Amino acid sequence: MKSMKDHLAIGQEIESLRQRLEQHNYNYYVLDKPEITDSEYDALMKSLKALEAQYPEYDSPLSPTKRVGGEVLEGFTKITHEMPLLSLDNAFNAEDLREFDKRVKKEVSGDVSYVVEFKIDGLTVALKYVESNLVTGATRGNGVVGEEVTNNVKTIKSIPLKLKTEEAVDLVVRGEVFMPKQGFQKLNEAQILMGKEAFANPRNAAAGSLRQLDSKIAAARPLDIFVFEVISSSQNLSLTSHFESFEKLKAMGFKMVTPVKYDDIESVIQYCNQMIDERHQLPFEIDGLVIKVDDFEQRRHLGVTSKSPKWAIAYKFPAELAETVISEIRVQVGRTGVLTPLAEFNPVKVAGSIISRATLHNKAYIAEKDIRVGDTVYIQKAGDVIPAVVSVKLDQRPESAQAYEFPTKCPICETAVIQIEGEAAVRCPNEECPAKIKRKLTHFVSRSAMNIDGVGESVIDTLLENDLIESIPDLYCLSEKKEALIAIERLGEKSVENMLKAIEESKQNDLYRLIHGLGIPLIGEKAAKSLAQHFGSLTKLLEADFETLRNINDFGDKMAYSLLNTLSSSDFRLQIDRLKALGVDLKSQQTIDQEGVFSGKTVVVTGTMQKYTRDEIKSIIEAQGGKASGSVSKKTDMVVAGENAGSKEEKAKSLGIRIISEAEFEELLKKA
Ligand SMILES: NC(=O)c1ccc[n+]([C@@H]2O[C@H](COP(=O)([O-])OP(=O)(O)OC[C@H]3O[C@@H](n4cnc5c(N)ncnc54)[C@H](O)[C@@H]3O)[C@@H](O)[C@H]2O)c1
Ligand SMILES: [Zn+2]
Repeated sequence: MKSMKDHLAIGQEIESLRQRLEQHNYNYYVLDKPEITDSEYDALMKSLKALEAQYPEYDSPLSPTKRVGGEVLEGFTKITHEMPLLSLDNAFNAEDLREFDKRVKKEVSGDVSYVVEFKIDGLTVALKYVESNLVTGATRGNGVVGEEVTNNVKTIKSIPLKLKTEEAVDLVVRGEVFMPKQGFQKLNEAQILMGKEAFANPRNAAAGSLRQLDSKIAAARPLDIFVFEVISSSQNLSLTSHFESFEKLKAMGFKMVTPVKYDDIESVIQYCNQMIDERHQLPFEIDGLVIKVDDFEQRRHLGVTSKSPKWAIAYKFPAELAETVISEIRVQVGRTGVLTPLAEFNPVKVAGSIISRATLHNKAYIAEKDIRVGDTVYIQKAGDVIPAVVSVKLDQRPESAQAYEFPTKCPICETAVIQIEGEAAVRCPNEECPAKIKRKLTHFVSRSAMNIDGVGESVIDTLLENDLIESIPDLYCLSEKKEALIAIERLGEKSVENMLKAIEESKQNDLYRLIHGLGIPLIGEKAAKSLAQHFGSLTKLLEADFETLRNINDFGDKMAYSLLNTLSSSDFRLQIDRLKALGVDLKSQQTIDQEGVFSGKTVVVTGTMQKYTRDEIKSIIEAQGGKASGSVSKKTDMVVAGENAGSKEEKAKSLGIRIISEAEFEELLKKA
């Protein structure tokens, strides 16, 4: 038997994996800015799945293994999908595919044909047609509720607005919106020219372009679509198999992925292997292949889980690795003073691009892998995020290689560094550190913060070099220094004017952009939004106390402490006072009540539902800003009760808590 202690440790490990995956989901789906490679993410997910299978006592319906990872962005109209838009289960090698084949054959009788398609690396949209006319386009969101992006979708020329059909049909199809490689390159060149951040990869670029509130932006981006699935269709279409549906959809005017059909899994495997190299020739990126049971009757028989259909699997290509020798380890200082080590090496080609530098994450990562200058290492750039050093070839280590000593002083200002217990990060504590100041300023003007056009990293550099700014508030004094600005050779009169205009306009931003832009440790964009919605103004925020802060949605004690710490520092207050005096006193344009219907409410879901599963209802509540809780107490605001709800419903009645049916729940959603 496992000892109590082992059990505790396993519980903690499961919890920690869940938290890490949630954070990565947020970076990937909400910010469109992943921090780890897809294969690192997949490996974390695999470990969590294995642990949950081994220790079912820790099972939870809220685990990232059981949920679609996305969220709905603020500002968009929400659409509840007619049928949940699920994710896919993964296969990483031939063995996984054979296992999939076995699972399928165990459930269905008769021969099974598989259709294999490109797994386009973009984002899902559901297109709904009524009487052959396009009525809505929606993103996947959390699978149950997505973002309405109809106007953006309409800007994609390969999406038919009216279907070519003899009789009118009702139809919902699912497709992948993506950005072709060439369009992506051009877009990034233009972004850089305009002093904006480049997109990490075509997927992020596509997601970031489609999820725009202003459809003019989407229209200007080179987006395209491949349709790959019928979600629902009216009787008169009488579809019986996937392969057959392709022909019909094509005839209606859709741009379809090209499918191939096989009758045995070994042929599927052969095709997968062949595509590992051939995919590089394609004009768009694919991150794998999707293998689907062809026959719709067999699909119905196989069914779905809360996260993915059992009749399909995604084969993911192996991560691409390159080998190189580390010539130097450099340390960069970030805006919160965090020292990030980077490995420099002879340029190598990974996943189609040439790189000469990769992240080593932090001090502990180098120590754990014992990475040294002179080592031959593997570099990975799967999913095209920041390349990372993944492992060392110890047998090729030169004798002279010395263990790496992490700096004890800041490489820029030479202040002794600090490391807070329990944190991986080593920091420079000097508030005046030039590296920090520069990063703070670049963060402040960046797209996700104050979004000041025309002021990018190189402009900040120039302003600092010319002693025109020293701190954030100084940006708002630049209008008085116009002559000096124009005198700088690198800035033309026109660009100075645009820059000053953009700075002035940023005074109209929503409060969250300012809170996020001020770079308070642990307070990211999402937390800044919660704060802005909760407090509405800077003045109110400055008066916040610990209890209020920790009760804000998604806030933990650590975040509340960090924020209080910053708010009480005299430097920070001085900065705020100066900003206010300069007219930067932003207000929140959205207070909490206008948000989701369940905002701030604790809701218990109980009993058997007809249309949704309980988990789906819970995810919807959470997507709408509420908290789904397991037990009824005085703190419960509402109970959604299905059939045979039992003791929870009784308790809610006795406490006088509002109880609603599944149908009433749906009604509420429509008002959202
Ligand atoms: N790097 C990170 O931090 C990070 C974080 C979260 C997710 N991810 C990546 O995203 C994956 C999970 O994302 P997901 O839930 O969207 O699953 P997925 O991308 O593995 O597969 C599902 C998606 O594939 C797409 N798709 C493309 N072509 C298709 C076709 N022909 N048929 C069916 N579907 C097709 C659909 O949009 C569908 O939603 C992870 O495995 C990981 O690779 C990475
Ligand atoms: Zn420093």
